[in-house]
Amino acid sequence: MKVSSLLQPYLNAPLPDGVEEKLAQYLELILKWNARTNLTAVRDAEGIVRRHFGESLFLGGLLPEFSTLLDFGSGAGFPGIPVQLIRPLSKVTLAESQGKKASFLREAVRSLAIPSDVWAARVETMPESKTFDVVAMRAVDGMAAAIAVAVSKVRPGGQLALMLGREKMDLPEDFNWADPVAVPGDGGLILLGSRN
Ligand SMILES: C[S@@+](CC[C@H](N)C(=O)[O-])C[C@H]1O[C@@H](n2cnc3c(N)ncnc32)[C@H](O)[C@@H]1O
Repeated sequence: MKVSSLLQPYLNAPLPDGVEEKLAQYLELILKWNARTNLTAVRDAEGIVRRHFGESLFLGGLLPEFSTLLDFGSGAGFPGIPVQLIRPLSKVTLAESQGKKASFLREAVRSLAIPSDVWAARVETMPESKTFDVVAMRAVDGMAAAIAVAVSKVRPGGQLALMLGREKMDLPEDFNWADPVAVPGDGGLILLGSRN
């Protein structure tokens, strides 16, 4: 399986040197952990590359420059880890409240040697003053309530990036929302809002 050709529809620029190798290593780690824990419902390698890596990298290609990004409810690292791989000078915080998934994220950060932090608890328990340039959220249960928490973690002038299905959602006020962007394949929509 050639990772880069599966990713082609999702990329707006070639992958930086070394990233394809890191993605292959990340894939191996997911497959290994998924065999014994329920890390992600997408279990086949090609599906993981397209749906998880591809959609996360597509988001990464849309984001403006940022120093800090919070991946709210990261699960097995999406979209945070692929975004970190193509933005190595930025810092991604992977927030995940389920212990096993957070352990996986720690292992992935260590073995991929990326500068990400893992917040192994609910986002609500972060210090109130801690905010980020970008807060990204994909497939978090109870999205409407989670969005309300996510808003509080976006610094003034920062961005909220929502990866949604086709469902209608009330969007937070206080943000300027760009037109939704369709993710290739059946990946739903990305909504990017800038905080006033
Ligand atoms: C369905 S998974 C999706 C994971 C990943 N974003 C993806 O797209 O594959 C949602 C994850 O969000 C985590 N989660 C939900 N609410 C959270 C919160 N308030 N703080 C931290 N993690 C949360 C859950 O534990 C779960 O692992």
